[in-house]
Amino acid sequence: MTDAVLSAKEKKKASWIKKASILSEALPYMRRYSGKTIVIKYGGHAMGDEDLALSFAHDVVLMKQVGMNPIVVHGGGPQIGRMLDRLKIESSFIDGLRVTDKATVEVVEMVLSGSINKSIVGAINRVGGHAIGLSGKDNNLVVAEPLRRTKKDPDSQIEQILDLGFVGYPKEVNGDFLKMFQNTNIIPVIAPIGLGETGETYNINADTMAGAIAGSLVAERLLLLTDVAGVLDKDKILLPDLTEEKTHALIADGTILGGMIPKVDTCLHAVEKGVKGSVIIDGRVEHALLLELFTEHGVGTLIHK
Ligand SMILES: Nc1ncnc2c1ncn2[C@@H]1O[C@H](COP(=O)(O)OP(=O)(O)O)[C@@H](O)[C@H]1O
Ligand SMILES: CC(=O)N[C@@H](CCC(=O)OP(=O)(O)O)C(=O)O
Repeated sequence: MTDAVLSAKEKKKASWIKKASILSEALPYMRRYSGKTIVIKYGGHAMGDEDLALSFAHDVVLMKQVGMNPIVVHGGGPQIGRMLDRLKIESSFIDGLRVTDKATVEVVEMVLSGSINKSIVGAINRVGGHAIGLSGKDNNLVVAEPLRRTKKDPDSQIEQILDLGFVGYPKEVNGDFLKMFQNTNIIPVIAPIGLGETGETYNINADTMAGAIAGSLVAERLLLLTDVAGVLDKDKILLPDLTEEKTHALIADGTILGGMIPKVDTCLHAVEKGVKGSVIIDGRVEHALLLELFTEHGVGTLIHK
């Protein structure tokens, strides 16, 4: 045998040993999370690339196979934006929330409950999972009420009510329905649409929806996948962990803006409700979920009390 062949063989062996050692390192984490509910928010920005979508699907299937209860709540903001553009419907945002009139909510539901939900379900099932698609409307999973936002007029200091239209807030979550899937092989994939008490459809920010579901189930972890490394400071450096006080200070000084505001708010609420840890992680990284759950050093920003 030549040296070249030997060294190729050695390299292969070293790579197998490395893989085996990674697997054995993951074992305590698998034990720790076995039987635990992990709510994963899969953001619209994190869905862009097909390879990443499959890597996400693989991770979710693996989580279920090692005994966890993953629940996927997805977004789709950029995809809704593209569809609204095609239909020439203008859209605006207040504090990261899409102002949603009647025409917009129809498009939002079509994109979220239709194409996006089914493509995630399809990806998970393609790699061996058993996902089912739901929205907050199914079996009254999420009963919503209109989200009220107010803003102080800087001159008069008078509180003004902002009209967000059909933007909803989860009022009640039917957690028992989701618990039914715990001892089955089914992975629920949920679109952030809510049903109002008089039958109206509400557009719920996907982070808010994921947080409400995690809170209602008192999940072990709430993982929010997005398109940045986590929460960044003014110099764009990753902040590995944040307390409630620090988070509010970063919102007040304008470091945390736009879509990151509902994200950090969600994390704080979830922790308040008893969720053990809320983490904002980079969905652009392959196997981001496995890295977060099965390695000693999580990735992203952990938000805690
Ligand atoms: N301090 C911050 N750190 C990181 N991202 C921030 C911050 N402030 C605002 N953002 C913005 O928030 C975005 C993530 O929110 P969003 O676009 O709603 O993502 P998703 O579609 O994943 O929910 C980032 O891409 C970034 O532009
Ligand atoms: C009220 C509100 O803003 N709803 C969001 C719902 C989708 C979403 O949250 O998607 P991402 O997670 O990809 O941003 C929207 O209309 O865009």
